[in-house]
Amino acid sequence: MRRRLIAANWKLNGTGAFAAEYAAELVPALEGLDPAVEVAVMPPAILLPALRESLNDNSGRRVMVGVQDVSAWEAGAYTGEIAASMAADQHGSFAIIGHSERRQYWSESDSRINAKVLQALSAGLDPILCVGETEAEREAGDTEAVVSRQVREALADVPEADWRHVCVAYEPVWAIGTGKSATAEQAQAVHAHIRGALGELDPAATEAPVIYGGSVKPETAGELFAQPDIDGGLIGGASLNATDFAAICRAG
Ligand SMILES: O=C(CO)COP(=O)(O)O
Repeated sequence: MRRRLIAANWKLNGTGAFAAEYAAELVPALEGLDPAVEVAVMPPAILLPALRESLNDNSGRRVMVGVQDVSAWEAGAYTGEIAASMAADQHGSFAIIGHSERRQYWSESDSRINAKVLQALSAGLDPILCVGETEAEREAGDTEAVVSRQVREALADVPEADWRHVCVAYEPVWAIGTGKSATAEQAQAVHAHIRGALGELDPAATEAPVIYGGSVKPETAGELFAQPDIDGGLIGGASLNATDFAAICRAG
């Protein structure tokens, strides 16, 4: 049985007060949720302790927290960076790595992303590696080649024993924040391909969950998550509303 994960990516949104309200709304809305579904929320890193505390205040211990990025370095003179070990120290469980917005606006390369994945794993965080093609790459018929390269390069040198901590998120760039989700069939086809690419890296890697992100809404989540190779979702805009995010978790 592969893990099932529904994760919220708040991106650059939120305050301490928002985190408190969110936790108070999310925890009761998740009551009775299938315990096999893992739920994680990734606020901006500075809000991680406040969110963790608010979740605990609401007895929301089953909701895990994490960060949206980690440094490729462990410590030292890297102003503004946050190390994976610091996120773990603040009770983070997950780190989104290689999001297309970081690839685009911070020019993150596959090799830099690989260094971040290895940092996350050695700090005890579960990396959620984001991969996905742009609209132009899809139109050129390059989707499979692009995601294969991203998987191969970003997950190079993952120790065999760590595969159970790795998660991949397929986020087609053209579907992020556009309201234009991939169809369940389009997503399923790429997820199956990603699973094959994982298997080429290491047979143990085929058990890594592959989740879908890109304009997932409560109304579209059920059909997406019902696909055989879609193991959950990474939710942006809709995750900012705790009630909508809980509804998406229920579809997981
Ligand atoms: O980028 C995403 C999650 O990481 C998806 O964002 P949206 O759900 O807003 O399209």
